[in-house]
Amino acid sequence: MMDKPLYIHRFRYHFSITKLIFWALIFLCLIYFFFCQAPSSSSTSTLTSRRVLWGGPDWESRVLKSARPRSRAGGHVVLVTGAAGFVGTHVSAALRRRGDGVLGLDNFNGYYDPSLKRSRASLLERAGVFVVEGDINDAKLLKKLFGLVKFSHVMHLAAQAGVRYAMKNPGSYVNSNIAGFVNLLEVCKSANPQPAIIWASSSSVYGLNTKIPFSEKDRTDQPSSLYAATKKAGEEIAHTYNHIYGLSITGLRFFTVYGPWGRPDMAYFFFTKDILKRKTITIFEGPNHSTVARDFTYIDDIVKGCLAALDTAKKSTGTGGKKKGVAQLRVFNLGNTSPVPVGKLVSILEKLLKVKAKKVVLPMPANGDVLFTHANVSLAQRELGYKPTTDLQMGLKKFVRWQAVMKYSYDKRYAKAVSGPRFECDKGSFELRFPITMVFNFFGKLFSLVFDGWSWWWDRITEDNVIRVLTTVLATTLIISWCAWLIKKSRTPPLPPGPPGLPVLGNLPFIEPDFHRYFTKLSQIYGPIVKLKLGSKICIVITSPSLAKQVLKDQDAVFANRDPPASALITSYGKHDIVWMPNGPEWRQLRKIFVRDMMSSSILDACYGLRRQEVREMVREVYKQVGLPINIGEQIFLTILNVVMNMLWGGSLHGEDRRIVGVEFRQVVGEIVEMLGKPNISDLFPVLARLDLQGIKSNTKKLVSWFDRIFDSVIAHRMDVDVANESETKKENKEIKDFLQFLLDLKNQGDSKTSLSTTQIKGLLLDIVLGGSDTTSTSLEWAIAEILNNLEIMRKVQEELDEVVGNDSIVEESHIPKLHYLNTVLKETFTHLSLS
Ligand SMILES: O=C(O)[C@H]1O[C@H](OP(=O)(O)OP(=O)(O)OC[C@H]2O[C@@H](n3ccc(=O)[nH]c3=O)[C@H](O)[C@@H]2O)[C@H](O)[C@@H](O)[C@@H]1O
Repeated sequence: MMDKPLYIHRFRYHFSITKLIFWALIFLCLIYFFFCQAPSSSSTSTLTSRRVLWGGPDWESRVLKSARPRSRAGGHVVLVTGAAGFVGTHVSAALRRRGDGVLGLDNFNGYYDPSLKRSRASLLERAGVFVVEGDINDAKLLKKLFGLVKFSHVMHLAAQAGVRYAMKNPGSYVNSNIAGFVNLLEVCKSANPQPAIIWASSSSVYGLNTKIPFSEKDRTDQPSSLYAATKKAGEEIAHTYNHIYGLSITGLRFFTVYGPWGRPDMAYFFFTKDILKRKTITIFEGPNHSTVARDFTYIDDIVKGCLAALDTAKKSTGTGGKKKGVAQLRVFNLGNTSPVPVGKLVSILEKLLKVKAKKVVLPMPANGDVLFTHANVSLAQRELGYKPTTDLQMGLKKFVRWQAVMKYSYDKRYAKAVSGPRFECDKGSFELRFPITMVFNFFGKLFSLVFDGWSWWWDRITEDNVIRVLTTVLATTLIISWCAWLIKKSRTPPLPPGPPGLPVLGNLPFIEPDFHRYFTKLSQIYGPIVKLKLGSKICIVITSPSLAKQVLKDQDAVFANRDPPASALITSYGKHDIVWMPNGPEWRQLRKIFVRDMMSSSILDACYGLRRQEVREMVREVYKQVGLPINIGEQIFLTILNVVMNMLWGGSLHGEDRRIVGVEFRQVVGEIVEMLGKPNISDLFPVLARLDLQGIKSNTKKLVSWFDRIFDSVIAHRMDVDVANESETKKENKEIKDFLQFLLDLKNQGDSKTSLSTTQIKGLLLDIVLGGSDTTSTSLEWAIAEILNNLEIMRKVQEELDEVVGNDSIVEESHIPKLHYLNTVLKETFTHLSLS
């Protein structure tokens, strides 16, 4: 175990308490939120508003902001009632998109799943439309809104919809479609200025008419449902308010509107769900097996009609509840002009869903339905420029696509699966949500949030298929990369602490040139193990001896593999040398050969004479230059090079060769060492590696090829000699071999385990040349320079040499163990050299 300083334990202790308190607080907040703030789902069982939350400065500022047109000049200021409804949402968004000020109003009743309405409202919220939660019957609220905002128009789309439901809950139709409408008109007539009103009537007002197509001039006095009757009543009421108070009113008779975000109570919507669930659907037929048909109208066409009606609406003429002149009163059909039998609707759905519907055909019950609808839209075309463009096939395709995306977020099965027991408290009833429920809800909400936006946007963007394909590819790529990144991140263990860095560059701009001082500073802040990000590479700095022991000794095998810089990859012949080869059996074999066989004491002893001879030659050379300047570094290098070359392949340089070739050798070695030590952009940003911006890779290649040529020629020469003197060589087998001979023997005779490749031999030779010559000569040059700068040290070294070696003798290797002071000087030199 690594010894940990006390402060780490203390820090952990404090950290865990803080963490505990933090999570406890989060948990309490969650409990509070889910128990007392969560919307009561009792709203689903009642059609009346659950609770009305309005008023207060924050609410008022949201109202004002939402109602403000984007550009102050010219934009309408519109109150949209039923804004969270199907048509209301689309119209509000369209108005807002073009820059009008739009305030929504909706009571979020439970006629169908209110969560769909909530989702539409949050979609609008994101588009900049605030939907006030309130009822059109709430006169106080309406007055408050009209007091705050001077609405130029009211788009009245709030209503109790659905034809057949009127038999179940007639009161709701009277409440919304008559009382609510009157309440709204009352407030509008008193407003100053009076707004122009555009409101949703219905094709159902044509009732039992048989003359087709339905025209606005046709009779509307035989409604077949209470729904139709309340809409017809609305048209009469509109006439009254127009006549008495001068309100400009436009009624729009919608013909079976369908599309994305539609109403789940409508046939096309629940047919789709039921077909997918393999549930049986009922198709109504008329008397004598006649078909029932509807003029299904796509939502986008309806939106265009609504906006055109709003734009062409004249101002109301009254003020303060008093009529000042004749005001505009209009009614338009907004249909598709091509009725489609319900059976045909089902077969389109079957094709789109690729599922055969289970269907039964039953006589249409007498519950308010009419046999067919068919709009004549010539008036709307003339006055509003209205022209429907989406046929049922295309419209249903869009709906099915939307529905496929939304399936999971509104599927009741999911809602049921995650709902918990219900309780009552003074804040109303609430549902106990277990953690699993919360998790489901959270992800459900997240899912729906994402897909709400997606599908909404998807329907808005151009029909251009190229853009659609490109968008899909882009989105898929982004999602896949994000998931891959998440998976990678979850698998990566946490990293040690470290200073914050910049994107892409990481800590590079902040690194100080004096590494040892900089790392000390970091360790004081972040502890003994620090993470630094250099470009895309992560570096870990360790500053404590115990951690260094862990890494370099105890866990050596784990940390042994290194990521070679570009230059080292070349000098190591692609990780084929002993320095960079990955830790494994091959590397262990190489190390064994190197330590046990090549560097054994018997071999080193056998080279003693050679070393002695070379050192004496150097001393002679130095002696010749007495009184003259001398390049001591060069002399040391040439001596060591001769020793190394002799040990490697038995060759050495003498006379003029020693100087000329030796100097070139030194230069090449020096340049390779420089390339190895130079910071390389390619190493920090591997994406740029191909560019080799600093030319380090190409330079290193050139330098290594210089050595490569020498190695090739020495190896080829040796192999030729070997063949010629095969019998001689066998005789001399027991004599001391040079390294090259030893390595070539391994290459030729070794079994599959011990055999070496020519590349590995060259890698090893370069390791020995670089490691043996440059490091030793540089260290000695430094040591001599330091001694020359410290006369006291020089005096002590000389005294020790006089004492151990004597004045008239030459230093031998046997003297070295007794030269304690000189040894210390060399060790000090190594310490300083490595720091610099
Ligand atoms: O245009 C209109 O004025 C009306 O259009 C729709 O009413 P509806 O046309 O009856 O729409 P759906 O309920 O979707 O019915 C469409 C067709 O499917 C048929 N249907 C309905 C349900 C069913 O189970 N089987 C079936 O064949 C109906 O008879 C009808 O012909 C809306 O629901 C009304 O709010 C709207 O005012």
